[in-house]
Amino acid sequence: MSSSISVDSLHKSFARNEVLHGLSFELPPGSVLGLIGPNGAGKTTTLRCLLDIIRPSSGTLRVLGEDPRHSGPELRRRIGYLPGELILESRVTGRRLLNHFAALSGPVKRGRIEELAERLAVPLDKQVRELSKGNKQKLGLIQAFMHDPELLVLDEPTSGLDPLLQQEFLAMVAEVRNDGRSVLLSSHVLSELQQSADRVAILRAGTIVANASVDELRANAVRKLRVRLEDGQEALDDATRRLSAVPGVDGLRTLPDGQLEASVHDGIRPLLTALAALPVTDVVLEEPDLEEAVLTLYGTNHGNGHPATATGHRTRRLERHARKES
Ligand SMILES: Nc1ncnc2c1ncn2[C@@H]1O[C@H](COP(=O)(O)OP(=O)(O)OP(=O)(O)O)[C@@H](O)[C@H]1O
Repeated sequence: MSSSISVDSLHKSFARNEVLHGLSFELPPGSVLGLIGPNGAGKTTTLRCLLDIIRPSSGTLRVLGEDPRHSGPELRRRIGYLPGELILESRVTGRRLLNHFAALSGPVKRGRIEELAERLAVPLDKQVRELSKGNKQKLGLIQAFMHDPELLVLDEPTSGLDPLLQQEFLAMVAEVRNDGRSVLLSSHVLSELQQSADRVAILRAGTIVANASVDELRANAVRKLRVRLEDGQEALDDATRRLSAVPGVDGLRTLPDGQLEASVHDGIRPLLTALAALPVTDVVLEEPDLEEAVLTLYGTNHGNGHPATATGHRTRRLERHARKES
């Protein structure tokens, strides 16, 4: 089955300023792709090109098998779109507004608007201008989901939602995916992509610097290791010698309480083999720090306390992966 979205060498310039430098990525059917990147990286511009709100300078786009430049309202009805900057008519009730959107979008099942409003806890009979920012955002989400589109394109969907409703939103995304439909969402929040996305594309200054599954990101992220050994200087010296020879282990040091601490930035198998040969009494291997891995790829993580070689190594691996993907 062909991709829900296929982007090949997408360039976009505003006047002479090129802001997208040849992006390529795919969104397979029945999957969720998260686009993450710092302010101004080009997330919204990418989504707007896909929706034909703005035109690419060059490159090939396919959305649900169609060229968005030539497919018009027919294609638009098959997509649920939540813009990053939501501007809603304010002198009507939420219910009236959603009924208006329903007349334009694909058919909406009877009761579907009320069901989504209940899930997201939004009052439908208040004037839109009286609603809080979060409640307006929920109306935006309802209009994107209500016609059960084949593809959802969501720009910063959880902006303004409280944590409980963020979870409800993630459940809605999971339902779409389980239904064999697809979602492309942009976010600043890695933890929400971790929970919802099959893959994460990291955008930095108009270029995809990594496109990896959450598991791959995790495998490339640094973990902190702490090892307690049986007492004795000899055991400590032996462990230091053996662990410093393990690939992907660095920053090895002895803590004041006698434990060994190190950073682990590759697979853990060689480490486990080395540990098995030591008189270990306790081991702690912390959860990988994904946030840090992503910040490193953003290019903004200065002075993170990890050796440059580990960071460079990790970045290069994910970059190689991004090139393979595109
Ligand atoms: N209409 C426009 N005219 C000129 N420049 C624009 C226009 N729209 C976006 N840009 C520029 O394109 C670049 C990418 O912006 P974009 O809004 O796509 O970033 P973003 O990743 O969505 O950022 P944010 O996380 O802040 O929403 C920025 O440098 C922005 O100033």
